Amino acid sequence: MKKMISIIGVPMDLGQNRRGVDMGPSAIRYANLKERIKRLGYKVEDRGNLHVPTAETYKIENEKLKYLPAVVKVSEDICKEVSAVVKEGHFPIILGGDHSIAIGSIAGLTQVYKKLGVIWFDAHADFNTAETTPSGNIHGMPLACSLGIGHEDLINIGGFSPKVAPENVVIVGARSVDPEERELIKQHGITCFTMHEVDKMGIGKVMEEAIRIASEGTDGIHLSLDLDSIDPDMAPGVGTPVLGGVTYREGHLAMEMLYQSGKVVSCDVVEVNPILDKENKTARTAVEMVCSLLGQSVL
Ligand SMILES: NC(=[NH2+])NCCC[C@H](N)C(=O)O
Ligand SMILES: [Mn+2]
Ligand SMILES: [Mn+2]
Repeated sequence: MKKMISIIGVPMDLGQNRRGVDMGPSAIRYANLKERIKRLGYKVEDRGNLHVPTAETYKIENEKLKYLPAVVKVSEDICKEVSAVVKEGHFPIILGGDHSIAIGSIAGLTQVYKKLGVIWFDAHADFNTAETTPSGNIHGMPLACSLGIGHEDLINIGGFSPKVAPENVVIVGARSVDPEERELIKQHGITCFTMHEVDKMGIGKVMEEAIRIASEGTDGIHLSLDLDSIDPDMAPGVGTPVLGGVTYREGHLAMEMLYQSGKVVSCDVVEVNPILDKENKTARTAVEMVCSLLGQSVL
């Protein structure tokens, strides 16, 4: 029996400073996410959007952790919603919103999956802290937070820290990492397959390794899919685009291999910004990637 899929929208734009990413969940729904997943033979429920306060109703108190109190509150809500659907045995797909939502989704997942592997598919490492951030944007911090590195309010969402162990975390697709962030990644022994490794080894070998690392001794793998991992030609609608990304075909192969592993228990789909997009192209790419992750093109 295929798992039931639960779609959770989080119109979060407080983790970065480009307006429009709050419309990501609508854009992805408009690209037919639910219908497409149904056609693959799954039962799907759309649980609607969680509430996210409007940026204009908040003032930034800490330039190194912009909108911290609001991000903490929304992260707690995501944590509750995600853990509730996982307890029902469902596979959650959390639609962002910016990547700060992964703090809450990983917190929710780890209420149930005590040992969770994470594959962070992203042009960035999202491994900054208040001390290293060049922007003060919390969407540059969620992976570090999940490993227990960062502001205590952010790392303790869901009541405990760390959520995941460095030996079960893999970054794939990185090509824009800040200097101090790089040091933190090395210091904590995180495996990072940058675009250099993707070019050199091929995405097939990279994913084979990534899946092995994220599944070794874990109860499942969470895929955190930042659409800026994909090259801007197929994913132009993101707040922080970086040239030289994962191609459309490489993206599909990666998703198909994750499907074939049978280990994936959940995913985030983040950073789709329809204001910066071209005819909803990025949301459509996102839906294609999710369909491959759920087995669309594997016989
Ligand atoms: N989820 C993202 N798109 N993150 C981009 C982060 C960019 C930069 N490293 C920062 O910390 O500000
Ligand atoms: Mn990211
Ligand atoms: Mn990114």
